[in-house]
Amino acid sequence: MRKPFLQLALAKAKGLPPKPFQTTLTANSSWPFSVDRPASTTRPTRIAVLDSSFNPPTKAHYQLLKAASRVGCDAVLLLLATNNVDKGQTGASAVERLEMMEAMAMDAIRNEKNDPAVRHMAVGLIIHARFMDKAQPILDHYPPNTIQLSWIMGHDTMTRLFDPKYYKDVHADMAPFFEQCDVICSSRPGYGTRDEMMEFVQSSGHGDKVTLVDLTEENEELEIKIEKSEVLQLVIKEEAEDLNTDSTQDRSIGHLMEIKEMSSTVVRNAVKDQNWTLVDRCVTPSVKKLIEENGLYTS
Ligand SMILES: Nc1ncnc2c1ncn2[C@@H]1O[C@H](COP(=O)(O)OP(=O)(O)OP(=O)(O)O)[C@@H](O)[C@H]1O
Ligand SMILES: NC(=O)c1ccc[n+]([C@@H]2O[C@H](COP(=O)(O)O)[C@@H](O)[C@H]2O)c1
Repeated sequence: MRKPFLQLALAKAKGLPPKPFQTTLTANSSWPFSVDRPASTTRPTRIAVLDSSFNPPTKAHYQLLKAASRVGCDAVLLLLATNNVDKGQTGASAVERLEMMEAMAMDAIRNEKNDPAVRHMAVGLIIHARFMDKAQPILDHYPPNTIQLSWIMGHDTMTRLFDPKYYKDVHADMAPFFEQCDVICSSRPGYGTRDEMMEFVQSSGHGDKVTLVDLTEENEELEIKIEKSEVLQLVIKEEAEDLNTDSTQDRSIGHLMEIKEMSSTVVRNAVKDQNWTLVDRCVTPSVKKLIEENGLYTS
């Protein structure tokens, strides 16, 4: 694996003066541009940025990227921040998270046949915690006016994006962010209905800059590879139905957990409980391999 390189990248990001933004892996050397879509100021390349703790990366994260592709993004960026507005660092180390992000990105770059935007993936590292501080270093990294950033997040994070506790004056502070960026937001079980989310977006004053999406499981080639085969899925589903358990129990067994219900917490708990069926359901095989190899989330 690329551990020494990732350790160096992390050390550089934390060093003085820190490198505010850097990529550690890109689908091609000209990312986010390509032969088909070279750098252009008339039609900037739209990058979907998934800024997450990736502790670990899940299939819900992957499907958020697919949703961003469906609403017109050209490239995707998995972004790890060395700082978080709320969370401390527990579980996997930053290097282990980067390794897992790169594994998921390599799966997409190699196997994602039908979705050019998701295949056009990169992994990056940023030192800032707030979205409004993260945007400028990324924009500055590429020729002026050639990229547009669409931040993809769940309803829970959008609530935190607009939470006044992170700002002196939420409206004034957020204005420059929304001049250069937009948000793609997915509903999430436990965080209100889609209508409530729409109402929240309208009242934020930036309704024109937020696109709402829903997470749906797509049986793309990558998903099929991930699940080994659709036949296996079918058998598993039938077996679970035969068990005649209630749906809550089915989900905790793992076979039937829906994409939208997945979270990194579910995976960490599943590893702790040795529920490998649920781990398999929620993460890609390459991420599971790293969880096992690095002995992550066992206590
Ligand atoms: N199942 C999901 N549905 C919608 N959005 C999701 C889902 N899982 C993660 N996200 C979104 O992905 C972004 C990054 O998520 P984050 O790293 O907080 O993942 P998480 O699974 O919620 O992590 P944890 O369980 O450790 O809190 C956030 O904006 C979050 O809202
Ligand atoms: N108000 C904000 O700018 C805001 C809100 C929520 C999360 N974040 C950031 O998003 C990144 C990922 O955070 P979570 O893993 O907690 O979703 C972290 O860097 C965190 O600081 C920023």
